Amino acid sequence: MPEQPRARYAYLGPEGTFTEAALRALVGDEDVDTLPCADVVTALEKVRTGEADFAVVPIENSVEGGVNATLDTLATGAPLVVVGEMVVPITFVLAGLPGTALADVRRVATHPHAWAQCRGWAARQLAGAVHVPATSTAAAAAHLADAGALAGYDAALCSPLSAERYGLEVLATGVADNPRAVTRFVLVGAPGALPDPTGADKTTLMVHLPDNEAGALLHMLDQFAVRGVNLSRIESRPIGDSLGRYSFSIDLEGHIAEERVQATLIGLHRVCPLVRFLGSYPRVDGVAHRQAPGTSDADFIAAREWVEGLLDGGT
Ligand SMILES: O=C(O)C(=O)C[C@]1(C(=O)O)C=C[C@@H](O)C=C1
Repeated sequence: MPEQPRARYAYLGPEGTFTEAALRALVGDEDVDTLPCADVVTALEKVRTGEADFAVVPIENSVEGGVNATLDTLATGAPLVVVGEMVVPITFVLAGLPGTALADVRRVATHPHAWAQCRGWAARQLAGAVHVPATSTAAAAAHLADAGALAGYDAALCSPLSAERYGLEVLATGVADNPRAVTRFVLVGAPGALPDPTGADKTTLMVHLPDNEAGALLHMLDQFAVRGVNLSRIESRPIGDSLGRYSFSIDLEGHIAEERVQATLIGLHRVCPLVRFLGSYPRVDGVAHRQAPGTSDADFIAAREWVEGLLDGGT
């Protein structure tokens, strides 16, 4: 048997990011090639160019909300689909070069989402310290370890694993404002065969609304409501070409293989000028969606057969 080539996974690097932790949790024991990238857009682009089979990128944080770079890159450009998800608990430490005193920390580098999760602690414990944006928490740690006093900052907010991996000293623990924060990551691939339905799935969509139409948002939401389709996330992003135009990034509970989800997509296609299907995939928590009365596959099939019967002259 010819040996199967190893799957290539691009991710927001360098080594030690929370995204890498999500990737490891997603692939388990599988032997894969990993391609650390400096940002989310580059990681996703590697799937579009075929340099990677998959990308793992953050999509939402329980404290700071959506990751705009991910939402916007999935919403435009060559199609990509989400094929899996992973939720990672987020724990930060403040790390510095060995010998750094907490009282001397004036400039703190980290990813903007990480700073947003620790800014209350920083205001209390490092009064007057400024945030130096980094492309990731691990990049902040790696550059401090590499450049030392020339890094341009005194400490990094990163994972305990990154502090250890880059030989930094932990100056403070318990620095997150919300100790229960989690980030959700998605596994993204090229369009093709969809993951099989499991009964506990999500579908991700991006939709535009018609311009200047009273009730357009309500009509769009109605498509889900009347078919008993629950949403687990909805957020708006500016489309970018003029003020007041927004796209909606949506996760719904269910798989495109299900009748009620197909009926919802058909409805959205009728009332929205643009609907982009971004994948159906198993929920990481395995929680099956509740089924409203009259919305099972059997209910949809029976209703369709009844109408077909009417066309054949039945009653
Ligand atoms: O910088 C990292 O370690 C990342 O994986 C990125 C990221 C994010 O984009 O939100 C992931 C999780 C944390 O919430 C902070 C940063």
